[in-house]
Amino acid sequence: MDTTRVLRVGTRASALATTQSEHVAAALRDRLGVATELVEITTEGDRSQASGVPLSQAGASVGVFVSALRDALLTGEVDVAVHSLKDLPTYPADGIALAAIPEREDPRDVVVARDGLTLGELPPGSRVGTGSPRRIAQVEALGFGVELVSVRGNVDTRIGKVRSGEYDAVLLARAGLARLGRLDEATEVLDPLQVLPAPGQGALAVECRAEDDHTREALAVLDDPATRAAVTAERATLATLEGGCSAPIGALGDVVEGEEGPELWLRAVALSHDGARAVRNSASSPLGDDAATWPQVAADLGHRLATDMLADGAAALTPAAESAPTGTPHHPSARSAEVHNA
Ligand SMILES: NCc1[nH]cc(CCC(=O)O)c1CC(=O)O
Repeated sequence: MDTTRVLRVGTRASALATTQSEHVAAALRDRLGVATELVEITTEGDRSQASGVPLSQAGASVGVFVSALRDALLTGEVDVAVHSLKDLPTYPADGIALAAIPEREDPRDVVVARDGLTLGELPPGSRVGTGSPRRIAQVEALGFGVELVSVRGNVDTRIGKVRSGEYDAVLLARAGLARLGRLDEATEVLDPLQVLPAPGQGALAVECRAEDDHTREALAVLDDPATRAAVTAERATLATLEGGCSAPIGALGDVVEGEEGPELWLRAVALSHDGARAVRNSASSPLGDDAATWPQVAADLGHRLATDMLADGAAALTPAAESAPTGTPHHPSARSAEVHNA
């Protein structure tokens, strides 16, 4: 590729976002020998976070952290946009290509608790901070009797609430701590058998303008086919489920080497908001040797799994009124993978 060109990489301004974007920019410099420049874009989500407006009232359900970066791509302000994949809505964006999904971090959730404690060691009534309906429902389902309280702000602010004694623990994505070099703060890694991560958690999405073939082909060197297959299955599960229900959803895919070649495994859960009821399912599919066909196999697997879950009662987990959040324009598949604030 043209080594005199500077690739402008758009990023949100948070510590996590700039770390992730710099990681992608460094990989582009190493792999392609191009120069890069990080361009910070302030998103609506960052602004509403600063003003204290609850994200649930600020349009968080339509990918509030994502649209400003995409606008910067479309206007030509930047050439590349880096997002946390779990923040991307499941429906495609006009004029935008998902050019690379690099190898993902460990997708699990972690606990950061006082005194090195695990969730099960916290006494009943302990205050556990999270804003994620998915985490709330799955932790409620464990029956430990902890009190789930909402928490806002970036990773640093959240951990600060434990250090200050305001909360006994907070729940976070392990990937965020890993990227920030703060994994030692985690006091427990949650087993996916108990708490399934959000679809796409731990993975990055690297986008460019759909018609910018030059950048698109260059970015392809960062793509990891196994990660793309796993997250494509997770997001297809979410897309199909959210067409029929508004329940919190966890999903985890994994590519493993089977006796007859690579296989894709997928597990998912949909829960009532209080965690009292859940529909779980799992499935697997051989992938074949041609990685170019994996995304379609993955999408089909996710769609089938979710269709079975809807038939098993996933649609009845939440009252119909919940499927149209007030103040948010209703799009049948307008949720990002995780409505959540950081
Ligand atoms: N919407 C919040 C968000 N989006 C991505 C991450 C962490 C990194 C990742 O999951 O890739 C987080 C923070 C968290 O959930 O703790």
